[in-house]
Amino acid sequence: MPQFHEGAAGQIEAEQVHVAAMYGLLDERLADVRAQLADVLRSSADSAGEVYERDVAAERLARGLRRLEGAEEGLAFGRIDGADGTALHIGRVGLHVDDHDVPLLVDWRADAARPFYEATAVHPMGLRRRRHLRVEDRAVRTVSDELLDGSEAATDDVVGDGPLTEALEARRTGRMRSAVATLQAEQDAIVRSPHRGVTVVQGGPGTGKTVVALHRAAYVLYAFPGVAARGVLVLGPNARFLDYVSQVLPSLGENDVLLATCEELAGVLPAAPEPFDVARLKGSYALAEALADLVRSRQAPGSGFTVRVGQERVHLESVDVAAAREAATASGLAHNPAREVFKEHLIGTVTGALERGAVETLEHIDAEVAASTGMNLDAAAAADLRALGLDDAPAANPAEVFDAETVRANLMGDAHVDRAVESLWPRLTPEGLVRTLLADARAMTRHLASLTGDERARLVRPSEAPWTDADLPLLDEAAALVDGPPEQSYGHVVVDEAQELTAMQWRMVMRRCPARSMTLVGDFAQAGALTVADDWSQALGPHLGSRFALHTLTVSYRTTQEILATTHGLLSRIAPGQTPSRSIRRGEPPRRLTTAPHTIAATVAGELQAQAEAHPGELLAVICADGRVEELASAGVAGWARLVPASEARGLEFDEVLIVAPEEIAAARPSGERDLYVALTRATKRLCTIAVRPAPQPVP
Ligand SMILES: Nc1ncnc2c1ncn2[C@@H]1O[C@H](COP(=O)(O)OP(=O)(O)OP(=O)(O)O)[C@@H](O)[C@H]1O
Repeated sequence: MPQFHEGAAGQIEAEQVHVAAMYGLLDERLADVRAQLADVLRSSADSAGEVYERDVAAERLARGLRRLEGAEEGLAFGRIDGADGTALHIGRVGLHVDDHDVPLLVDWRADAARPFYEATAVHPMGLRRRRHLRVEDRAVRTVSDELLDGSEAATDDVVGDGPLTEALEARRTGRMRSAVATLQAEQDAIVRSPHRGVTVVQGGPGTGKTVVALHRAAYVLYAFPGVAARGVLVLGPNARFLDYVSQVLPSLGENDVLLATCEELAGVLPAAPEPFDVARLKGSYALAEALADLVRSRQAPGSGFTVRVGQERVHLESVDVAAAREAATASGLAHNPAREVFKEHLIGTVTGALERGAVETLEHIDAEVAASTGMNLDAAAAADLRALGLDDAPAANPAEVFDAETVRANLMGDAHVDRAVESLWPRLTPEGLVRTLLADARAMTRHLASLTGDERARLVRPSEAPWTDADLPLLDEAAALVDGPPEQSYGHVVVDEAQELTAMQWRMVMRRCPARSMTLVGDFAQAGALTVADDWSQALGPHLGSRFALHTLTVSYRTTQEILATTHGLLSRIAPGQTPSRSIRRGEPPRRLTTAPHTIAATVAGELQAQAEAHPGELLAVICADGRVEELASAGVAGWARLVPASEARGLEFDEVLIVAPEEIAAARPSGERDLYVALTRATKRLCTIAVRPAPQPVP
């Protein structure tokens, strides 16, 4: 907590006057927008166009309303005082008194707010003082100043413990808070970067990668309106994580960001998780190649083409079919829409053949009549016309008599033709395509030659088997190949825990961000069981080459020095090249307990009870191997603490963490040691590991 300072009460009072004025203006704005929205909703709209315009206006106002409502808690949190005596308040939204030059409150993302985050004693950026305000329930609770120009503290400066310490010491609630008031300079530089392409942020556990990613999303919405109009998507590893971060953007006044998992993008609900060895295979790029290859193999392979048109049979040679296939593939369209190009091209060729046939038949008749009667039918027809006084009429040209347009149009709707086209270029479905590919190992040989026979055998799925989570990126890939790019894409995509994505999932993400404007944050030392890439170049190279800006965060704001120190040995094994983060927090050394297999539940319960009594109100978590969750749940652990399977602990944070059977977590999956590293780095205050002693072996 900030130290008591005798000037503090006076400063709090003075700030309260400003803050009250801000809330007064916020209320006015809210009332104004609510009234406008009510007017719009009441207004009549007769035509479809008017209804559309009304809906658009209502949506815009509703969005503005949500932004203002989101700013209520802690509306203002900072103030900067220039060496020239000017002062600006910084907050969650900007508030301007009409026509007044100086804003009452500056949006934290505005350029004018930059020195609040970036000024240091070495580079004060024209500031004398940076002030943090803690505002709760519309009342200023604390004021805390940092002097940046080397001047002595005056009576109106309140210099004490920083607000960062206060934020970090605060109890966890199970929901991440925004760090807008205390973003650190190295974080802010990334959040505010003018770079519109791909920004990658790496750093050890607790270095604020998620903080940066979410504040970056809010900044993009504010600073790049063109990108914002196309939408912002935030991807996280699982529903638990998304729930944890769900409040941050609304508290920054941004409600229009979609939070989702990769799986949700596919629009198919998986019925089961995939065993990780198969999931790893299904995540590999070979599957994308195989699906594309399979589609190509269904596109007019080789043969000629015969179609019945009326009474006639028209045969096209394989070169004609190949020309149609080339036209269809050159269109760049996905398989099903390209089928139309193929069909049109083929019908063009059939029509040409029919036309040639018609001309030949007429000429043949003329020749036969001339041979048998000596009569020239064309000359006779011309004479007849002259007799009728139509001597200027042109001689009928058989090619002109043939109405190619009508023939072509008829053929497009002809069922025979469609059946014939279907045999060459069948309509496909994404589900059908994936089922076909994975139906049997022998057939897979052709399209998945890079895998071993054993790997192919593991990929086989009975065609009626329900979809698994690892099938979803395959379905998404298949949908893109068959029907084209997804309907919904985004102007900017944020991916948290990005080290988790498989090659196939990266393809899903890239497909949804055609402009390649992204913020990707993660840590390969925390990679889970499906990750095969060792670094960003391997993960992103196939999609982006080296076109990404890489930043590294170095300070851990979560884990205490004592906890971090216990992970150094593990870190040097799982990520030999990685420099450990520097923690700015001190705490208790982690504790180690031991128990027997049959007393695990009792030991955990006893420990939780003791901790709950010693530290009431703190957020406790028990992390264990996935296979042990059920046993601990039925022992009632969830009544005391959050019970988290190790595979789902990424990104989460608690005051105290109890790790049950760490050796079991390390052995449970190929990424076990990395899972354990994640588990060990979830606590902000205290860590306790409970090792399980092997049961004594019976004496033979
Ligand atoms: N500038 C900051 N001000 C206040 N709190 C911060 C700041 N930066 C980080 N924190 C806090 O530190 C903790 C860790 O941050 P965050 O979850 O973003 O780290 P991370 O790098 O994503 O961690 P992990 O790799 O474990 O997922 C959070 O409680 C976050 O609120």
